[in-house]
Amino acid sequence: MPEQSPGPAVSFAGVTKRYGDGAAVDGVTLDIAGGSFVALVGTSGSGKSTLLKTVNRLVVPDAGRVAIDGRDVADEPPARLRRRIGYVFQNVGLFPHLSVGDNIAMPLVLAGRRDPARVAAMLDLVELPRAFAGRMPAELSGGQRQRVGVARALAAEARLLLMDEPFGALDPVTREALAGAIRRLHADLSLTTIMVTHDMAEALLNATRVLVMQAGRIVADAAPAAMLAGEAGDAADALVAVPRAQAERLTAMTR
Ligand SMILES: Nc1ncnc2c1ncn2[C@@H]1O[C@H](COP(=O)(O)OP(=O)(O)OP(=O)(O)O)[C@@H](O)[C@H]1O
Repeated sequence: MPEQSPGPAVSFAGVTKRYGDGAAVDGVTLDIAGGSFVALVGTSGSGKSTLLKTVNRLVVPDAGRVAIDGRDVADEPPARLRRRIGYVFQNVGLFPHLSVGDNIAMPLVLAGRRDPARVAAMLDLVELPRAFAGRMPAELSGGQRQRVGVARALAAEARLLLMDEPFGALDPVTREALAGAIRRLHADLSLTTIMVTHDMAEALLNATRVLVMQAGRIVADAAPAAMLAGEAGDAADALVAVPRAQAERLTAMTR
């Protein structure tokens, strides 16, 4: 794999989004370095998805600014912006009437490109057989569909990958396999990856930096090792306690 420059940096400056009286995202200021793998963790309703969607403008903030490599996302037409950003979410939303190959090629078509070799290369990248290009989404398992979603997200050479509970609906074995594939892709393509998850274990095992959200704010920000060492504060400790207690119970059962 040739050396590549890292994916873009992403910065948030005072980003706020209100729905009614409440702030889903409340004045978030944050710099994400190019090439990092960041997990956004927090309980349901803490604002993770809303913050993530300000990056590709599925959500427009009421205040503040989001920039990619220093360029305000509001300065670019949304369609063009989204072509540079891969987006994977739970039950990834493949077009059911299009073949797997046509689904993967969709971002290329939208960019005015025809590149059948790219579809095969993307299937290789997400470790699916090339013959799957001719199948329909309904003929795939949930995990295979998520892989197609990742292939589609990266087909047009996006260097920034946004993922919102990408493994949410999958069984634990498939989750683990797909997480491994994502880690490899992140490293091989030097992506910047931001992943929303409610699962602290998943965040700690995959990301290089873990951010905890609570009531629209970032309340903890640390590398996994520091978070596990209890150096990231009470909110992080409370979330880390869950997988830790599970691991301890499993260990105790082997004694
Ligand atoms: N389109 C919307 N209209 C009104 N309220 C919204 C909208 N989207 C989100 N909210 C509210 O904003 C808050 C944050 O929601 P958000 O989806 O960002 O949380 P989350 O941390 O991603 O939660 P989950 O883990 O359950 O997906 C919630 O209180 C939610 O009800």
